[in-house]
Amino acid sequence: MNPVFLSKSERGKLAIQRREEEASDRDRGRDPDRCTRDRERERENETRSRERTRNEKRAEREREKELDAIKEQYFGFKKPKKRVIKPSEKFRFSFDWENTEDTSRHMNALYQNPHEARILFGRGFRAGMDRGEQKKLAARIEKEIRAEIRKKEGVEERPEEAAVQRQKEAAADLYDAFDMRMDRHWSEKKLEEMTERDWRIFREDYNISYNGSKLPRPMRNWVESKLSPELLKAVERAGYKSPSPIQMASIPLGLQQRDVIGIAETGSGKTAAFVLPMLTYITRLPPMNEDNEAEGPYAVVMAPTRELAQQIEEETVRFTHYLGIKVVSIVGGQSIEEQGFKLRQGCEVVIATPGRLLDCLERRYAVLNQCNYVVLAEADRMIDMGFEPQVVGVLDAMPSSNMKPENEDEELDEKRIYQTTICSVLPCHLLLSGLLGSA
Ligand SMILES: Nc1ncnc2c1ncn2[C@@H]1O[C@H](COP(=O)(O)OP(=O)(O)OP(=O)(O)O)[C@@H](O)[C@H]1O
Repeated sequence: MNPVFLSKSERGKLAIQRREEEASDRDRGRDPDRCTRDRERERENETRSRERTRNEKRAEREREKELDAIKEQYFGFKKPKKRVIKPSEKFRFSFDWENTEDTSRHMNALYQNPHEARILFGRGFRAGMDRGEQKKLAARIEKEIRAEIRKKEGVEERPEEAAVQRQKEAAADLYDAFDMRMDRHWSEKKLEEMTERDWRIFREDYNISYNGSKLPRPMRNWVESKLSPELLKAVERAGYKSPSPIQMASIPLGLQQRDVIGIAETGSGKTAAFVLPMLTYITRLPPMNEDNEAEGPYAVVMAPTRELAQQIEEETVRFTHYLGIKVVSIVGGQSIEEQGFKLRQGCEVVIATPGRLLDCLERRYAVLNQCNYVVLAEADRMIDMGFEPQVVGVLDAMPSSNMKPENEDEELDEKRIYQTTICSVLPCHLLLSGLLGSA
């Protein structure tokens, strides 16, 4: 290494630095306690860090425990059950015995005649057993029970009771060969040949479903409906070859004066479905003349809009052709005085929008003193459009003397007049307000 020239000040600086280093070396040699202190400090630091790690681990464990407790509270916890050994498992007895050792038969005669579940009066079947045999057995049991009851009460069998019983027995004998027969389609069968199964297939074919009790059979065609010859002629004249499904289902119900809520798509023939039973009902009443026309119409049809009311009027007039029944329509947008005048001249049927009809009633242009048949066409829409108060107002104007029995299972007297309500509803609007419940 080549020698380097150092100035005087540089040389001085270097000398001072050297001296300082020497002094510090000397000091280190002179202070042995300092190393010990350093070591102690290091040890303390280590202990503190170990303590911290331990605390952290403890806190972690506690957090986990807490989490488990929360899980247990919300998800439940299945404690493994301790299996308890029952005494019966510990000591097993053998109960094998010989048939001859069974004394129960001698003790009680009941064991010799094991009792079979009996289907009450021929209703229902047990699965997996011959249905025909079950029917026959049920008919025999019913006969025996009735005979026993008569004997107890000391009464003789009435001829009509005997006839009914004979009929049941004959039906039971026939059942086997009759109900289970699948030889022909229902459309090839006469009405009296239709079996329960055929009716089921028929309803499925036309997508007819009901909700209600004691329902009459649907009608398969116009000829089998119980409509009068005049109405049948009018139906033929209208060109209706066969009834639509809603007509098949609801006309027989309407003819029995049952309240009906008919649910079907638009254009499915709901109008004829309620008009035909309504006209049949009217033909049973005395003809409208000077004596009774002041008491108002026999039936009222309410519709949400003028157009629908007019459409229903057209359809109704088609069917009144051979009956001489007068139909008047009362809708908004026309002179109310003129409508009042028409009403005073007498009519059997009023087809109206609810607002205008209530107006007529309030102004005494119309009365409903002998109206027991009300049809609410598109009842759902009327409620949606806010006509409920008007509809209720019209219903309130009708006589309340011909209400049906509260119990809907009770038979209706065919000869009596009952207040009847028919509603037509679109399938998409099944949730109606309380109005239909009170209808
Ligand atoms: N059985 C039938 N055979 C042939 N045509 C029919 C039959 N029933 C109804 N129609 C015709 O079908 C059309 C629709 O019937 P209708 O107006 O009664 O249906 P709707 O269900 O009341 O419809 P909307 O919901 O629009 O009032 C009418 O022109 C009617 O004449």
